[in-house]
Amino acid sequence: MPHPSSSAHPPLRVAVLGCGVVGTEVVRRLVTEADELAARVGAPLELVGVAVRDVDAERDPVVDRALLTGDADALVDKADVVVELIGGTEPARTLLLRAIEHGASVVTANKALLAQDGPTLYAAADAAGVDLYFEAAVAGAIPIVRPVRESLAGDTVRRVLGIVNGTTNYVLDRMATDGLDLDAAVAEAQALGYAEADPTADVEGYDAAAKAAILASLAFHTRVSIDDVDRTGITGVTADDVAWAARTGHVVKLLAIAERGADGDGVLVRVHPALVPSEHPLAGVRGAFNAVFVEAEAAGELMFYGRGAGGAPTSSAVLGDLVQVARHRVLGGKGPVESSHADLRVLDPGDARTRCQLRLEVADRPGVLARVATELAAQDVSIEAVRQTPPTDPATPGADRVATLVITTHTATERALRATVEAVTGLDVVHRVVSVLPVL
Ligand SMILES: NC(=O)C1=CN([C@@H]2O[C@H](COP(=O)(O)OP(=O)(O)OC[C@H]3O[C@@H](n4cnc5c(N)ncnc54)[C@H](O)[C@@H]3O)[C@@H](O)[C@H]2O)C=CC1
Ligand SMILES: N[C@@H](CC=O)C(=O)O
Ligand code: NA
Repeated sequence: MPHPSSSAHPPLRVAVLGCGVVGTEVVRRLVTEADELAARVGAPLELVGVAVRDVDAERDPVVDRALLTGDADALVDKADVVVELIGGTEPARTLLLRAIEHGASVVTANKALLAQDGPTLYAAADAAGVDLYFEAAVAGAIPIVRPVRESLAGDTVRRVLGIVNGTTNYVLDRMATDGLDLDAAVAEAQALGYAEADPTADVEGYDAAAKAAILASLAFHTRVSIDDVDRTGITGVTADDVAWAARTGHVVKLLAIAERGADGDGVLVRVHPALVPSEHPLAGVRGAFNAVFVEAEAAGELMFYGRGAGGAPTSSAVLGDLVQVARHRVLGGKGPVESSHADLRVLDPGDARTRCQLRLEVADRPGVLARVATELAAQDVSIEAVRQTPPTDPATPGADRVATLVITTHTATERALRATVEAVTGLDVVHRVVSVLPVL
């Protein structure tokens, strides 16, 4: 039985667009938790339809076939709240704008769209006086959008750093612990419902970059789009990199970092694989879990951790938003609008400061280390540690024996580190720059 207070208000008509991994779990909770949700909202949430691409496709029995429709436009037009779980830019964008213009509040998990065209959606929602909520768009189940957007609205965020893509974290974890190759691990992540429709978005870092842009926009009250994010995915990370990371007391993680520049008047946003020291809390983030650190002036350091991908965990974030926007429709009130007044510059990625580990194959000759060190010094890059493996015999008889040199630098600008790598690559005693990875 619905809670008495929930029967006083007429039902709110909810449309779900897209019935894939997340959509199915959202429908499941709307059906199985209907009474509880009605009590929390103060009105029943009536699922009036589920827009799908193929109404005849096989589906989980929890999805009532009578609710399926191929006409998303018509469904949107009869809803009070539209939940968009199609993904991608179109037709999600047009459908959301249609919903907003027609007066519906919207909930979306679509980071790709928000990071590309968030301001258009915000402006439309503001003009129509409806809510735009998107907790599921960043780090799945983890409440991170609302804390940054609302709870920290009175603080000054300095930095947001973490693991925001479940697929790549799962893949790197499987490579490190079970020796799987990238393709096999990606296939597993797809089967588990973690990966995007096109997993390239995950492995090439686009998904994490979209999330980093969304977090940066919220944290710094500044528009940051996915095109502003300096992005490197994990396709260049080899089994050898992962093994070397372990030998040097690290794990490889794909990090998203959004921070204010040194003088505070700009922002730097980047996504790249990095070596994380084994004792760092991020090193213990396994499988498809995500974790985000937020450093704020007054709050200090905050850590958010949980399931970053998967249908059920993500449905938790979607339902949380749905309850919130539905409450606004029952009780009045509205969620936050876009906050972009700070209008900070997006700085050149070369200004980012980081430590770095260079792994080089060099000729095992006297003076080689000095020559490499000279190139680092020329770029004002200081060495924190050097480690050399015992040399191995050359492939060609009579040639130099080859040693692996692992150099960890102190913090330097990305610009100086890139110049250093270029200079070192040009040395005749350096056979190969095997890898260059930032160190957290
Ligand atoms: N899977 C996950 O772990 C998470 C996904 N998300 C986001 O949630 C959204 C949905 O993701 P998934 O459920 O994983 O994707 P999915 O690919 O499993 O589901 C999307 C569904 O939308 C359907 N669809 C495509 N075009 C359509 C159209 N024009 N009309 C109606 N339906 C259409 C597809 O047939 C598919 O069934 C995406 O924006 C994704 O980035 C966010 C957090 C986690
Ligand atoms: N593909 C994404 C899903 C959640 O956003 C990921 O792997 O994190
Ligand atoms: Na979230």
